[in-house]
Amino acid sequence: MPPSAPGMRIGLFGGSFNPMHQGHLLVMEETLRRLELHALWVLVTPGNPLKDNSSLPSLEARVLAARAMITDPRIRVTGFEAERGFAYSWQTVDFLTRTMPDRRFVWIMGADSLANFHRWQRWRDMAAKVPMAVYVRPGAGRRALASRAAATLDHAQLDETDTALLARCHAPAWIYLQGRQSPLSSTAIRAAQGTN
Ligand SMILES: Nc1ncnc2c1ncn2[C@@H]1O[C@H](COP(=O)(O)OP(=O)(O)OP(=O)(O)O)[C@@H](O)[C@H]1O
Ligand SMILES: O=C(O)c1ccc[n+]([C@@H]2O[C@H](COP(=O)([O-])O)[C@@H](O)[C@H]2O)c1
Repeated sequence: MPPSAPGMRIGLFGGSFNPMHQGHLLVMEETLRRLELHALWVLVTPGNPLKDNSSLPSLEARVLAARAMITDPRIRVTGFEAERGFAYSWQTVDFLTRTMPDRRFVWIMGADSLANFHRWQRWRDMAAKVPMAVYVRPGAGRRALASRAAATLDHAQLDETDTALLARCHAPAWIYLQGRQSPLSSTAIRAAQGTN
């Protein structure tokens, strides 16, 4: 796990990162700045439980490729979920909030992920443990805001003007972040490379 210190506000950005692209970097830059985070941990998943992972490159290859794209020293890329045997994000969040109660973790996801969040294992428990920042993504905004998770968590949505407070809030709390957008996706990059 990356180093950290008590009181730090840490963004958790989980993904397949097959491969990492400029859209991910944009989300990281924006959330670091606007949420006033001290650090951001890129959690490279051993495999999204909702995806077919049969042709997913190794965790090590994805971690190394992601690290090669990162220059900001506040961003650390880790595959620790696999080392711990965590298959589901609630396990990661449960572990981090239990073992490091003096850090302020925030889960970061793109709008397309919120649209499917109600299909994640124990998603309500997860939303009750960490604040979440949902970043706008082209073509996904309407689905995200009309999603089951958005409706269920409606009472916990903060106004975008409170973005800097999110990491200091108790869960459940979430914010839908508008801003600069990237149309990039790993699927499109794999298709262009002929690796799909
Ligand atoms: N262009 C983008 N804008 C905003 N969020 C994004 C963008 N690309 C990816 N994300 C978010 O980054 C996280 C990791 O995404 P992931 O590694 O699956 O990339 P992807 O481009 O969505 O991949 P794929 O096309 O293989 O599904 C997810 O929360 C996803 O919503
Ligand atoms: O815990 C779950 O049930 C779950 C279901 C779908 C996705 N996730 C997590 O969501 C993150 C984004 O996944 P992906 O493949 O869209 O990049 C990544 O950390 C996955 O492990 C988690």
